[in-house]
Amino acid sequence: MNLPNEFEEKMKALLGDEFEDYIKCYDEPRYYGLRVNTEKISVEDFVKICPFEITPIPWIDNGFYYDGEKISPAKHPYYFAGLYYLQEPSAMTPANRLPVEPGDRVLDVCAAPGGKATELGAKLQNEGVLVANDISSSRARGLLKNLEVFGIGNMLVMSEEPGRLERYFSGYFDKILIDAPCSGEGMFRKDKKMVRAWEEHGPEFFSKLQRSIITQAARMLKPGGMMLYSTCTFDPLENEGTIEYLLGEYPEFEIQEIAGYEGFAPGRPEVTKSKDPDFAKTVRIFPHHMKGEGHYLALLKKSEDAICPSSPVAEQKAKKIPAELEEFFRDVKWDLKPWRLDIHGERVYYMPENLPELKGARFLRSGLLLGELKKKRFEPSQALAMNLKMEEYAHTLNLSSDDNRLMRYLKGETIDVEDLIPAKAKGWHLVCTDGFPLGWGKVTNGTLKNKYLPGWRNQSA
Ligand SMILES: C[S@@+](CC[C@H](N)C(=O)[O-])C[C@H]1O[C@@H](n2cnc3c(N)ncnc32)[C@H](O)[C@@H]1O
Repeated sequence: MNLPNEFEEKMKALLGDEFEDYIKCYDEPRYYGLRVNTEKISVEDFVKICPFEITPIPWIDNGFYYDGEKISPAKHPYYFAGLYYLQEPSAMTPANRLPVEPGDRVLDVCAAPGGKATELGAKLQNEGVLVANDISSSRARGLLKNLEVFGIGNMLVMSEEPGRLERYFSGYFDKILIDAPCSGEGMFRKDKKMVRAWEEHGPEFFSKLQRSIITQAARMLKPGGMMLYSTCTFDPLENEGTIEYLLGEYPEFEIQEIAGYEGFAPGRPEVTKSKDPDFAKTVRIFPHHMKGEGHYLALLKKSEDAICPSSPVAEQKAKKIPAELEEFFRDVKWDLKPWRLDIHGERVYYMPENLPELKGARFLRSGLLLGELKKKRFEPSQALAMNLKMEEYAHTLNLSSDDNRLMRYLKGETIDVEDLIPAKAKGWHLVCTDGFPLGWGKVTNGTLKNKYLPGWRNQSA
């Protein structure tokens, strides 16, 4: 593979004797990874039902390798049910090593297409709030879909410049992930186009952007909160350099130890101005040390005594539950909290709790879209189907994952379901595969009228 000279010289300086091993790994195949959605299924249970061969990724508790040359997990119904996300193994590390707990307020500043946000959302277990943002609104649309497939409901999906987010979320978050735009040196093996992009915009260009994003994010973190900065590049200016800049601007931050793995290489104090030994607590992932592509991670904590303004929580006023919604929710085993409802025209959203005042903020999605109020009826949304557990809805159609009607359902076809339901059954049914929801359908006379979201229909099946 042809690598730019300037890049090779830099890697020789960074790697010394290891440079030859590093270069050799460009001849090896890339690795494919799958990450289990622990909001929907435990790792143990997934291993029992997984229909193809997987082997554990040793440093990620819910991550597995699969043979991407032979298997296409994106074609299996479990993928449509949001049981897993396909992700390069090293890229699983940042969200895995940020210690998110259910109930936290979490921000993913550069979140699209959602490789890390889906894991942060799963870790929240539908408690607390995930704000997933990306400056690119087209990429943020893909992010929204991925979060909805994963069943994440306690979220806001935004497409803002991080400086604008600060207006609403000053000192608000417990945990922040910054998976920064970068020169992508760690992805050269996986994606050859990254080399051309590096030649156009290298480390100098991205370093400026990263400094601006990390300082904006820093102001949105609570005292005592944790922030994880990651890139998929090796360059010291974009990695240790960005962290050193942050510590200069905000000395209340301290570098934290990252839960270890034998393949992780320590960050480099010697490339910084301060030579602070704490930089060795940051991590570089090199493809010749472990089975994954290149990355860098730094975990930071904001001091408990830090003084920073904090956006107060806004009051959520109780609303009257519309009769159509109330009727539909008689079949849903949820304790619907009226103060969490937000109704805009026909659309009904279920909002996370304890949000700040968000007047003027622009969203791609705020909360879980429950559905639409039509004339005297309520139509449930695809996002609600994905957020529900099968046991939570009274009328279900559970098809085995090898039933060929499933692929027809996912393509948007009407299917015959006489054998699965009582003779007189009619109305909304939650279509599931092996106990995991996929979407809605309406039963009449033994057939299922397809209500799978048209934009999500599977064209390739
Ligand atoms: C490395 S990618 C993120 C990948 C994502 N975290 C994932 O795991 O799927 C970096 C993202 O940063 C976004 N971005 C670039 N500049 C940004 C900015 N100033 N603020 C927020 N996002 C930005 C890009 O659109 C891109 O989607």
